[in-house]
Amino acid sequence: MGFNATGNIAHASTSAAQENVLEWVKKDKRRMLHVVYRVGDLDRTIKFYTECLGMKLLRRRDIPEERYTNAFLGYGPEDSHFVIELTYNYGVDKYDIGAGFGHFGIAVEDVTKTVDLIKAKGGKVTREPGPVKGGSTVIAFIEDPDGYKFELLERGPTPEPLCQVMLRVGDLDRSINFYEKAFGMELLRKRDNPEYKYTIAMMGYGPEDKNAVLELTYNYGVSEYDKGNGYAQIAIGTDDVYKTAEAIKLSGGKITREPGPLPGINTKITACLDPDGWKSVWLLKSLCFCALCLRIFTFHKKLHEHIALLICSRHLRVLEGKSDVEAGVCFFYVNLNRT
Ligand SMILES: C[C@@H](O)C(=O)SC[C@H](NC(=O)CC[C@H](N)C(=O)O)C(=O)NCC(=O)O
Ligand SMILES: [Zn+2]
Repeated sequence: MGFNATGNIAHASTSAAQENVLEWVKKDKRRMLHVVYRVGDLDRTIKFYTECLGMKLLRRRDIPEERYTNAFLGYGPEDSHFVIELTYNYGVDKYDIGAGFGHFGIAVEDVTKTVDLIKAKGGKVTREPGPVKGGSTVIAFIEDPDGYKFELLERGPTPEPLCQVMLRVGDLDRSINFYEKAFGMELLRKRDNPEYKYTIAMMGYGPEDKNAVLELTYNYGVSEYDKGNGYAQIAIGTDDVYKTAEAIKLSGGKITREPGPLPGINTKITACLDPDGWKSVWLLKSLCFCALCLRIFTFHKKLHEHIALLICSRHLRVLEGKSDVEAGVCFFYVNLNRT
C-alpha cells in the first residue's frame, strides 16, 4: 500500500489486496488431512479400530520429552487419505468428550454386517441399523472405547471410507459463510429437518461420496455447546500458510498460532478457531507423509516391502526392484539428500 494524501487510495489498495487473498483461497488446492482427538489407552483404541472398523495402523510417534504418543490410523496412506491422529497423553486415561462433538462418519457397504462384527467383538452399539430418521440412508451408531460416536453409513465402494467429522454449531449460516470464505470449502448439501428440529450442512473440498466432509449440525434454539477436552482439531493441507492465515483473519476467524515454520519437521503451520471455537490446523501440503520423509526406519526382515507400504509414489520409484539392503541404503541416501 503506497503513501498518499488521501486515505481513499490507500484504502483501495488494501481492499484490493484483501480481495486477492480471498480469491486465492478459492484456487488453493486444499485437502482435509486428518482429525486429531485424545484417547485414554492407545492400544485399546488401535485394537478396536483395526479389528472392528477395518482401519490400518499407519504409524506411531512417541514424543517422550513432551509425554505423549500419537498413532495414525486410516483406510489408506496419509498422502492420499483422510486419516485419524490419536493422541495419548502419558497418565491420562479419560477425557470429557463434551456436547459439541457429534460423530465421525464411516462409509461401509453393509451396516448390519459391520454392526454384527462390532457386537461379536464386544463393541457398543447405541443405535441399531435402519434408515436415518427423516431420510432413507441406512445408518447405525456405535461408540469406541473412549465414548466417541461413529456413524456407520451404508454406501457403495468409496475411496474415502472415513467420510465425516460432525460438529455442532450455534449459527449455521454464520458457519457456512465462514467455511466458504475463510476455508474455501463448498456447501455440498444443506438439509433442514423441522420434524426433528435440526439442520445440517455438509462442507468440503469435493463430492460427499468421494471426500471427507465437515458435517455442521444446528439444533433449533441451541447457540453454544460445551466442547470438553477430548476432541482437538482437523488438519487441512494448503500451499501457503501465510495467505491462509490472512484469509482467516479477514473472515473473522481467530488465529491461535501465527503462520511459520514448525521446529524439527520440515514444514510450515498455522492454526485458527472458527466462530464456535472449533480448531483447525493448516499444514503446508507439500509435506510428504511417506516413510522416507518421516524418517521411519525399521530393521525389518522384509525391509523393502515394509517401507514400500508406507511410502508415497514419489519415493517408491527409488526403491523399486532393489534388495532389502539396497533399499536400506537408498532410504538413508534419499533422506540425507531430501529436497
Ligand atoms: C447425514 C448423516 O450423516 C447424519 O449424521 S444425520 C443423522 C441424524 N442427525 C441428527 O439427528 C442431528 C441432530 C441431533 N439432535 C444431534 O445434535 O446429533 C441422527 O443422528 N439421526 C438419528 C437417527 O436415529 O436417525
Ligand atoms: Zn453424520
